[in-house]
Parts: sequence; C-alpha cells; structure tokens
Amino acid sequence: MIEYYDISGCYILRPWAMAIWEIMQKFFDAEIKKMDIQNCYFPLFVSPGVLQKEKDHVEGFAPEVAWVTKSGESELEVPIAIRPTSETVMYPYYSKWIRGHRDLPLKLNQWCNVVRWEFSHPTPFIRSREFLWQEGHTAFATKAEADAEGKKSEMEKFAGGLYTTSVEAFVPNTGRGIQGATSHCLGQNFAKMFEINFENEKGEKGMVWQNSWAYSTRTIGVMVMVHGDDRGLVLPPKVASVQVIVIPVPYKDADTQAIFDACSATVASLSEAGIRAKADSRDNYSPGWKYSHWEMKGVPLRIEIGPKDLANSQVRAVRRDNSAKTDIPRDKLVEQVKEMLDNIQQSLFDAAKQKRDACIQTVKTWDEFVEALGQRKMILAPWCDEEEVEIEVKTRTKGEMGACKSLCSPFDQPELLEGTKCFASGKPAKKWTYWGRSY
Ligand SMILES: O=C1CCCN[C@@H]1CCCn1cnc2cc(F)c(Cl)cc2c1=O
Ligand SMILES: [Mg+2]
Repeated sequence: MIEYYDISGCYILRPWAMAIWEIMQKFFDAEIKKMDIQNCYFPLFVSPGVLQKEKDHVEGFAPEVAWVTKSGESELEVPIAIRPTSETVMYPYYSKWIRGHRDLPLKLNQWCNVVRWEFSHPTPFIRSREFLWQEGHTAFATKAEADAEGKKSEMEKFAGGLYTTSVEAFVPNTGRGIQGATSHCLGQNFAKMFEINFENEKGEKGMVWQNSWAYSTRTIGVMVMVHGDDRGLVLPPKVASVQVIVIPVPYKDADTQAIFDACSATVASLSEAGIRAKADSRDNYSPGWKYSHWEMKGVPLRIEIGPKDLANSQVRAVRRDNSAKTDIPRDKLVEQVKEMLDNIQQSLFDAAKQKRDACIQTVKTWDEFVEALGQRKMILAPWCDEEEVEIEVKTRTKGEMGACKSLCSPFDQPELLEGTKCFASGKPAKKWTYWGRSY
C-alpha cells in the first residue's frame, strides 16, 4: 500500500492504497455534488500575514507550519507557509466574493494535500506530515442554514468555532480513539476575522455563518487496523480495487488451456456486471502461493478453477473474511458473487461494530474509569461538562501511553438519572461523553 520515503513522516501511496482513496473520493464527491457543493482549488501557499490573522487559530499550531524560505540560491523576501488547512487561504476571497445575499450560500470543497510538520511519531496513513483530504468550506446567510445536529467538547472543538461534531473511530488492538471525519459549525467567528459580510434582502449588513468539514487518507489507516487480521489486509468489497481474484489451478495432465479460458471468461462476465475482477495467470507462481499473496493483499473473494470445477461447470469461491468455501455453478456466477460480496461487506461491518461495542465500557466513578482505561477501553462516562475538569482528567491520566481525552458526546445520549455525578469531579453530571487515549 505504501513505500517509506527518505523524508521522515512522508509516505508514498502505491496503487493498492491510492485505488482505495479514489473509490472513497468518487463516492464522497458524488454525495457533496448532490448538495450543490462545488469543487475548487486554492493555492498551496499561504502568505504569513494572512496566516497570523487569527491568533488563537494558529497559536497552538505554529510549530507544525512548514515554510518556504528560499528559491534556488536566494532567500525569499518574505517566507511563505505551506497550507496546513485552508481557512486563511480561502476566507479573504470569500470576503471579496460575498457581497449580497444572492452570493449565498457559498459552498466550496477542495480535494488537496495539506502539510503539518508534526513531531509525534509518524505512522503510515494515521499520522503523516503530508496527507490528502477534502476540506469543505460553506457560508450561509443565516445560523439556521449552517446549524446541524455528536459534539466535541469546548476544549477539543475547533478554536473559534461554535461547535464541532466528529466521527470517532476506535482501534480495538491499541485501545485508541481516532478522529475519522470532523465537521465544525464556525458561527460567525471567521466572518468577523475576515470581514465576510453581505447585504441582506432588507439592505442590512450581516456576517455570514460558516461550516467546515474534512476527512483524510487517515481513514484508510483506520480501515487497515479495524478489518485486518493475522494473514494481512482485509478489504471491504466497497473499497477493494480488486474485489474478486480468479486463480487457475492447472493439473498435470488436465486441459490447462481450457482452465485458463474459463478463468478469463469468469473475469469477463464478472467485469461486465460491474464487479472489479482480475485473473492471476502468472506461470511462475503456484496456486498456493497466489492464494496467500492475494489473502495478504486483502482481496475479499477468491475464485479457484481446477479440472474438477471445469468438469462440473462450477467455480470454487473462497471468502477472505471467514475462509468459507462455496461451489458456484457457472450459470449463477454473477448473482452469487454479488450476493457474497454484499454479505462480506455487511459481515465486516457487523464484526467491526461488535468489536467496537465490546471496547465500550460505561463507568460512573473515577476508579472504574482508571480501570477501564488500563483495559484499553473507550469509556462512556457522565461528565459535568466543565473544561477545567477535562484538563484535570488529561493531567491525571498522563502516562507512557499518552493522556486520555474526551472524544465526543454521542448524539443519542443514554438516560442521565437525576443526581448522577460527574465521574471525575463529583459535580452534577450534564452529559454522557466518550473518553479514551487517542492518536
Ligand atoms: O478540521 C477542519 C475541517 C476542514 C478545514 N479545517 C478545519 C480545522 C482544522 C484545524 N486545524 C488543524 N491543524 C492545524 C495546523 C496548523 F498548522 C494550523 Cl496554522 C491550523 C490548523 C487547524 O486549524
Ligand atoms: Mg494536528
């Protein structure tokens, strides 16, 4: 999927990984286009003045901003920053383009790379100094249009935002939470900063209400860790660049050409039906070698065709997720393969959800909390929703495994019984929140 690169924290995305990103992009792009969001592309470079525009936006992040200071042998007059995110790149132009209410809503997205020169140990997909993402930036005339429904805490939200919602993933093996996607309701904070105003129908001046949202190639890393097993990758069919690998199993005196023909015919009919199928007809590897090769690469379904299968005009299908073997009659090939792929997709989801749910521990007291943390759990606890308590939890849980932080508060809140106390402060609890170590 990747190749390590000679610059630390940077990775090469090889085709097996890039194909996953492309499939995700295709899906997501179609979805946002249904919402009249348009793609654009802003420059990679940010002028320093604009970057510094918002103190509390940049302040904590300054150490991870990468700068261009030279071109050729000569120093640049003014160093140029490389975008770590594009608010400061885009919003001066939002201000220029948005004059009247007819210019709203402005809903733009860009698919691009961003650079954050982080120092915590780099991890393929999960934490790299350059990554691919989409970032959506929308502006509306009214709060109602910008407002939406899982909230981050005040401390974990986007500095300067109204509230942040997130898709919190959890990696059972490491017991760490990880943000899969995020969405911020920015309120009018950036509108104030960048003077993004407009004249409404009544001729009054108003500031826009904004949202921004993103997901990145980090989600591929989460998929690897959530679905992988001891034999390697397990790719959900929806994102597998090869969904079915067809492998000929020639036998010494059997009609080898007929077997190879059957393989290419199988690939042809599956491809015709929109299934991403490939044959591995290489003559320098044994069938056994090919089985483990494609298992390691996570191909969801393998089809074997040997003399017996030929004689019975059937194929032998083997699932990657549970190794189940099924003989499929040739004339039912497409429909049964489709059904198996759907079934694999669903069972991978169910297995992951079951694993994730098994990691969730509901606690009420600090002692229960600490015990659950030691067991690498994702902890659901009643919280008083006070920031200093959140800071205190971070301090009290600092350790070689990293500190524990609030992940998000689920939209569907369990019942909070009258008099329930905050697990950390003992004060009256206000909401159930997920806590855990994170990436
Ligand atoms: O998460 C999203 C959705 C898409 C657009 N961006 C926001 C906020 C990104 C936060 N963030 C995250 N990392 C950053 C790193 C930096 F170096 C600087 Cl200067 C700023 C930031 C920063 O604002
Ligand atoms: Mg960061």
